[in-house]
Amino acid sequence: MISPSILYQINTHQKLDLGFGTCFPLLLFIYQQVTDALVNYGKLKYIEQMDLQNLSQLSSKADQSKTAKSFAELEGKYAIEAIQNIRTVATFNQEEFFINKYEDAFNNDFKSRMFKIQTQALGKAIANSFLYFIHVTAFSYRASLVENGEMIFDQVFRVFIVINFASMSVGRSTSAMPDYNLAKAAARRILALRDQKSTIDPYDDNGSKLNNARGNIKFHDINFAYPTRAKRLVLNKFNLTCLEGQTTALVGSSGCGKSTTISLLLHFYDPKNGRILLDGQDIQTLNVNWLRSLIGYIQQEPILFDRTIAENIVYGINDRQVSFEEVQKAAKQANVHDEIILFPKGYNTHCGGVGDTQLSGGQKQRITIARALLRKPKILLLDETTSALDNKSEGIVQNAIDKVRAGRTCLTIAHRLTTIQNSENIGVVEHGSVREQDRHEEVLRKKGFYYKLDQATVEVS
Ligand SMILES: Nc1ncnc2c1ncn2[C@@H]1O[C@H](COP(=O)(O)OP(=O)(O)OP(=O)(O)O)[C@@H](O)[C@H]1O
Repeated sequence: MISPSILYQINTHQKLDLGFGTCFPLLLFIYQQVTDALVNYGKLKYIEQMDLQNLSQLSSKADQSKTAKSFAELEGKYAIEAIQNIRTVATFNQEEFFINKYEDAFNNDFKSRMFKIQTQALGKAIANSFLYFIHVTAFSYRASLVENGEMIFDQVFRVFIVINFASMSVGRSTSAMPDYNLAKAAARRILALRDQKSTIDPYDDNGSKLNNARGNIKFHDINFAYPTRAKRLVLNKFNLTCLEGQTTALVGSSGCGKSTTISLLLHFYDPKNGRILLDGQDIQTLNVNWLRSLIGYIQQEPILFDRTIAENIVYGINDRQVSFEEVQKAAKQANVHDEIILFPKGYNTHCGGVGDTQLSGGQKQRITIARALLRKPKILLLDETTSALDNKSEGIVQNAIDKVRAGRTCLTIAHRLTTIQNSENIGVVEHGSVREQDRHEEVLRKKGFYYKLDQATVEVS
């Protein structure tokens, strides 16, 4: 910017004009440099925050106190909440909610940082320009001496100044290079992640929605491998029928593919071969959001968000207002209302984030059951819902589950046979396929894996 004008003056042996005409562009140049460097630094900070490897660190630093939460902390909070609980978020169609919240916090944070950066840059530019003002004054004075014939060596003088200023400019402009390179590497990772396209788009409005879905499910000859281990078939000719209003239980050794069936039914993945049918229609042809809205999904680890109990129960209902009476009714059905009202703040008790709550494991699990119930799901998916609980809590939660699964198609995965013996259908999974499928007594009679598991349970108790 400034160098060509100085060089021009050397070439033409004109006097170096170091008055305000030169100083002002210099000031602007420095201002620009400092602003760029600080903005780059600011961007790097954003990218660092987005760096997934650092998310757990951010999580541990998250301050629960409302007043201390800056926009940056809010950004981290929303990102961590959404990523840690990605399946629950997807099941409840809450992706857009989190994106909006994150964008709001990000934009506010960006605005406040930009203001700070510009103020800092202006301050630095003014401070740095003092040196140039001194040079300007001194050199202008000397130039006038030369002009008056009182001084010579003007060429030497100019070259000295050009080198002096040029090296300072180069030094300043390259000072941001390490930050720039770091930011570039971090941005590459983030952009690669952003550009990954899922073949299953929850925002896709296409796909049919069945009128009066009944909840008959059929896994037909399913072969499936996870994308990260494409050669290893987790499900291999998997066949299972879950009839409307009935409970189908899956048992089998660890890693045999039970939970994978739930991921497929929620349409997190597509099978390699075979079809999953809902009321006779392939779920790949159904609208993803609509399909998920039919399903209540309760996992082994109850996922509660950093909100009140009432808000956690209502979570995921986007299309209507939910009255407090409805929330209470769901909590009563889930056997947790009597315990909620004993908390000083009742339904306004804050649940806290992961691992930070005054609720017991059993209470948390029953809150997630109430949440599932409020959506009036046609289909309930239960993945080892009680296995993290002690015997007493397990009994209470199981009692709640038995009430809520009545009249719904329920696919349940369990390690403890006691919780599934009264299921209408029990499927025994081995190496990714269903080997036996019938009622408890019938599967027992086949004296296979289920029989051994039953014997082992009897011996333990
Ligand atoms: N996201 C994933 N990517 C790659 N492999 C996976 C993924 N999730 C599970 N697997 C693998 O798929 C296989 C089946 O896992 P799945 O969770 O369905 O088993 P499971 O029968 O439910 O086991 P458990 O009873 O221990 O929960 C396992 O070998 C597991 O390591």
